[in-house]
Amino acid sequence: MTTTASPASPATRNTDVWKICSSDSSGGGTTGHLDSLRQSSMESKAQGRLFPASLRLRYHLRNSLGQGAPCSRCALPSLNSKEAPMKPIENIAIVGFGSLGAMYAGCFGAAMGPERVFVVADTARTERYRAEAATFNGEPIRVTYLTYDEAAERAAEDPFDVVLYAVKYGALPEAIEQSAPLVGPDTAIISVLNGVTSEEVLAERFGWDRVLLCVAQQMDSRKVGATVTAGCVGVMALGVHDAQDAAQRANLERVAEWLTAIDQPFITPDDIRHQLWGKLICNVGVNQACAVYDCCFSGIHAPGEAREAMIAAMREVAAVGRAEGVGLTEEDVAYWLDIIDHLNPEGLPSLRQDVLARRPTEVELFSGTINRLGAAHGIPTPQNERFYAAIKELESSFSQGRTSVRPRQAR
Ligand SMILES: CC(C)(CO)C(=O)C(=O)O
Repeated sequence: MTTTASPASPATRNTDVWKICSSDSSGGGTTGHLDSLRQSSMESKAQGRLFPASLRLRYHLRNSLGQGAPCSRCALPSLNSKEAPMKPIENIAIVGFGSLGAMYAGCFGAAMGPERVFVVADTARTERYRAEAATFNGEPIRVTYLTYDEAAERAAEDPFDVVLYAVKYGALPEAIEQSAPLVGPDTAIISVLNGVTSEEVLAERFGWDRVLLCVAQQMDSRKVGATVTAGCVGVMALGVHDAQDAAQRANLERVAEWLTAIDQPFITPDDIRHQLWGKLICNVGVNQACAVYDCCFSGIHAPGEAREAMIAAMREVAAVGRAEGVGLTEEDVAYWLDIIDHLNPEGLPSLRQDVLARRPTEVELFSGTINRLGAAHGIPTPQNERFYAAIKELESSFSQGRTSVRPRQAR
């Protein structure tokens, strides 16, 4: 499978874009400026790491750091050389060890080792994780598991440079309270949660100087028991709340240097809010359609009712987003549809994984949000109302063992 993000995409204007999956045979998959980066990209593939170097930010860092002028190649204003040098990122705490948190634990642990990458959880979960010995794509995940108390003790001596949140939205308030002692004055905070509001919740507690805006996209990670797999680790799209704020920009550049150093793919779109809403277009469509039509990605790749319903729901998000002041168009719908169409046909979105595991879903973040905002703006959202009702029905029937609202379709 090859996953590509369209270079002409409205959602990634002015960003270099990479082909990011393992079977991509295009020779590095970047738009290609620097031989050394191409080389690094190919080395990553040779090691089976499924992703190339982050060309754009490297380019940005080379060209703008210390020069005091806006970078001519990308949207980031540059930092002045007289600003204090940044302490490199050396240790990471990951809060949340579902399919996404565990995928990042697998990637970061492989690049940085267990003395620098920590998965932090409550005592019961930590004991379970220690006993389970999780794997990512067949390799042991190389991290250290800590309880919140153990992590707080460690942070008192050596604060974490990054805390990455990968819990479900409903678990975020409690995770924030439990993990607050991990956050020091220079800790960068990244949320890979779906939806458009987790960063605001984090910023209320920790401030925008620490919290980056982030969209985790294009990955197809799956966790069954302690086995985590991903054909494609995707890309992190990163940005800041206020591009004029030097502290926020410095935070982003520090994280960008780290991701570049460990070869984790990322982009910095010009308009991160647009990107966040774009990902919502994707999730509202594919996550809900696969849950309601009881299928993996192949079920919505094929023409038919499930695909039509997915696209209708995506268009409703674009309409509501426009009313919210985000310039989403039919081009954005087409861009995210293209990404969906390149997801592993046998993969499952997170909401469908939740349904199969009979866990509460993120329906409130998806159709819940769109129906509420649609009503406030007087925009009809009939498809999302249908999805919402069907998923709520599924959730309420978990106790009877049901994981489907309709006869099976393509699987
Ligand atoms: C992009 C996608 C659909 C990948 O699985 C996702 O974000 C999710 O499952 O929540």
